[in-house]
Amino acid sequence: MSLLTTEEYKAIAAGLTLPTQAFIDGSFRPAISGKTFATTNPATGAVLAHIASCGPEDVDFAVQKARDAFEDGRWSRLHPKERKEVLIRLAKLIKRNARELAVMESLDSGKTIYDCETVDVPETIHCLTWHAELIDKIYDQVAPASDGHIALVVREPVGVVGLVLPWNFPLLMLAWKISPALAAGCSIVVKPAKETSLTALRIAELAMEAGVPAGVFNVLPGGGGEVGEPIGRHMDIDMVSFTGSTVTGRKFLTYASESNLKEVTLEMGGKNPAVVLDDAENLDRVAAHIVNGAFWNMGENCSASSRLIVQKGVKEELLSRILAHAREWPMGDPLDPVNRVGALVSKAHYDKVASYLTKGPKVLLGGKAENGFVEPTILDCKPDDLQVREEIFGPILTVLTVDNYDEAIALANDTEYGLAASIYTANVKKAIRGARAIRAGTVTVNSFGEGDISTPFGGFKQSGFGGRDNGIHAHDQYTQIKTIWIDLADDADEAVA
Ligand SMILES: NC(=O)C1=CN([C@@H]2O[C@H](COP(=O)(O)OP(=O)(O)OC[C@H]3O[C@@H](n4cnc5c(N)ncnc54)[C@H](O)[C@@H]3O)[C@@H](O)[C@H]2O)C=CC1
Ligand code: BAL
Repeated sequence: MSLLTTEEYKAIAAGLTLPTQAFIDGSFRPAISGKTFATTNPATGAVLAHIASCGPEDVDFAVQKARDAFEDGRWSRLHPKERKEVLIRLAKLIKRNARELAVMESLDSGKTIYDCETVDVPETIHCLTWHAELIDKIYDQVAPASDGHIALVVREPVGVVGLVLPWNFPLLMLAWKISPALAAGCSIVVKPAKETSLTALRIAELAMEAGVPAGVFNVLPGGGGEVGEPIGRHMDIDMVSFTGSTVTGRKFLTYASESNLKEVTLEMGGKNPAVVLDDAENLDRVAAHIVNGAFWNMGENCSASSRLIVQKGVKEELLSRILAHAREWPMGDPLDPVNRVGALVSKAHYDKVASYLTKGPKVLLGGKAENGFVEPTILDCKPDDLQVREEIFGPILTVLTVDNYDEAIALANDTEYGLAASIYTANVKKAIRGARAIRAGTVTVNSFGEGDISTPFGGFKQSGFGGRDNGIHAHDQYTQIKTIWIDLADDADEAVA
């Protein structure tokens, strides 16, 4: 898709009809309390809309509707190919409305229109299509058993699921969760982040248009305490899939243990190392990966490579190339398609990220924060610096210097997190040994990335718990395994098994 001019994007923005109500049982409704909250454009501070502020009573209502839909089988018991067809129709509707969704996403989150157009919207379509195409190609199993029996191992949709989302990829994280959940036949109650509810509401509307039956896809905007916690504690929700901070993720384990022991999948924070060894080849390419890993999406990315660990022999050369690449990342109006760095998602988050710039390590690049925007910043650090230890979730790259491979791997693992990592070396043994030794869910060699919709994504240590997003593995989150024994004996008294 070719990009438009800023003026053209602004014209689209001015003409948008923004969804402002909760989406429950197939239609938009105000919150039962009648309350609303303002959602703002973080790049300008302007109020975009007042949105229904849901509470526990809306959660109860939506869960009841989702349960009714699940039990009567209007979605859960369709032939998988019928669910596939509906989800593919939804993907096509998203494609038809791609531009409108990209602009809405950019306005609500501060993300650049460039990323929304080239990554968030197309990957959302790809994710839905991938899981739709998967669902009628998964076979159940027949277990080894005696001649007198058949043992079936079948998968069933887990039931009513709560999907609690972050603000850093509002559309894409929605897609990562709804695609396998809906494909599996679950009914869903989605809670978008309060900062970024718009695109989730619009997708629910498009899902209805595509043919997802009423009650199956519900979206409840609102706060963590008002909507997230009641979802976590609900006695009639079978499973919760959460993406967000480790602090909040931990609470979902408490909610589950204090309610119905619902299953919980947590995809949480990261402080991801990028290890560059002395023998790394093509330092210019390595530098481009490091810059992309650290500054893409303003560093508001759980898998951002925010800790560069560089062996001292290549440090000077690598840093000079990193600085050159980083200067090619223009920052400014998210609706200007030349910009690669937009605004941070909210004033509160901006204040948090900016606070890391006021203390400590030597600034090698950037260091300025103004009006919701934080410059790509590089800091020369020591392992115990606050900026190295804490997840900042902003465009701040910390640099640590090491003498050798062993020290590099030890530092890479010196974190409570274990989401992603990369290692740059021409030595295949070190690459594979390093990839194995770093405790993280995704390790890239001589590159940066999260892989693809086709590969599982999730964390070790305090970055993750439970299942994985993406790949066929995501399907495990939203299904239960059931064993069915069938007795084939003529003699009805013969025992099963
Ligand atoms: N994907 C990731 O790894 C993400 C990590 N973060 C990290 O978290 C930090 C804080 O960002 P937040 O927006 O505060 O993340 P958060 O973890 O609090 O928010 C994620 C979701 O959980 C909900 N939530 C918040 N409090 C809740 C509660 N007590 N019970 C149930 N649900 C609750 C939120 O409304 C949102 O929908 C960021 O600075 C970043 O470091 C934030 C977003 C995504
Ligand atoms: N990087 C995609 C997952 C996340 O940031 O939450």
